[in-house]
Amino acid sequence: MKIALLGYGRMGKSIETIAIARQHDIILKVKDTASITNLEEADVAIDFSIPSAAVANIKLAIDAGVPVISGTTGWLDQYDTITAYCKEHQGTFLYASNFSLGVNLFFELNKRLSTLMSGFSEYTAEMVETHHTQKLDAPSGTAITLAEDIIEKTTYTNWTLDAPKADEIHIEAKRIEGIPGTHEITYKSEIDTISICHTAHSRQGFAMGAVIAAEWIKDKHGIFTMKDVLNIG
Ligand SMILES: NC(=O)C1=CN([C@@H]2O[C@H](COP(=O)(O)OP(=O)(O)OC[C@H]3O[C@@H](n4cnc5c(N)ncnc54)[C@H](OP(=O)(O)O)[C@@H]3O)[C@@H](O)[C@H]2O)C=CC1
Ligand SMILES: O=C(O)C1=N[C@H](C(=O)O)C[C@H](O)C1
Repeated sequence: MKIALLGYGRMGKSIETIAIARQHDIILKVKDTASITNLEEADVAIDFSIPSAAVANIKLAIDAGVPVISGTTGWLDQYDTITAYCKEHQGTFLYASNFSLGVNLFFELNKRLSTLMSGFSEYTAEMVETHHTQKLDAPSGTAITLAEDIIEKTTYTNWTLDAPKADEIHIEAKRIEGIPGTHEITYKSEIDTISICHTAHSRQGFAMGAVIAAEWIKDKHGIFTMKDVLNIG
């Protein structure tokens, strides 16, 4: 498979290593939107760039008729615009706030726990996400997915990085050198605490998941999520 890498930083490089080991060819690797050329020669484009560039990069891939997957976070306020653009141009698109198998299993665990906890108002939910100091966005895309899933199953209506109101889930975003990504959800009452946690030990799970998603989406049409790829949930 011929892969175009839109973004060639920590994730782009990890994806390249895994893709080559799985016999794929990297035919384009760029660090800016202006360098994206001849995209139609790719079987799949993989965008791991920066929040302000993702939308333009994804549109270029859709315009070229190339299936595109994006793991870039921090641009989700424009997700509906992109899916509408993709439908209008009969394109193929998949976004995941987190491509790792472990986090996608954790997403399901979070939904199950929030369903259980929804009947017990004595518990308050809160979340801590911890990442390396180079991360541009806060909270992480993964934390937002986790919070949105809790909101869907409970009486919480919003998440916040600030002091929470009664119907808001507090997310604390910690930045510590070298941490690939840790997410912990805690339900606290006067009597006890229940918590679930996912800790990434490296970027390998994210990169492997992105390559598996690229292999899966190659000949498909439409808008997908990692639930389609992994067949879970
Ligand atoms: N969904 C998931 O599973 C995961 C998502 N992420 C997300 O992926 C994104 C990238 O993460 P990471 O690789 O660690 O970040 P990096 O900063 O290491 O890499 C981003 C790269 O994008 C390049 N870039 C800047 N502008 C553009 C542009 N217009 N078009 C294409 N490339 C551009 C940067 O170039 P330069 O070096 O010149 O600045 C850099 O090389 C982040 O949003 C992060 O949150 C990260 C891990 C997992
Ligand atoms: O920027 C990162 O590094 C990560 N970003 C993603 C996110 O925002 O959730 C996924 C992972 O946690 C690593």
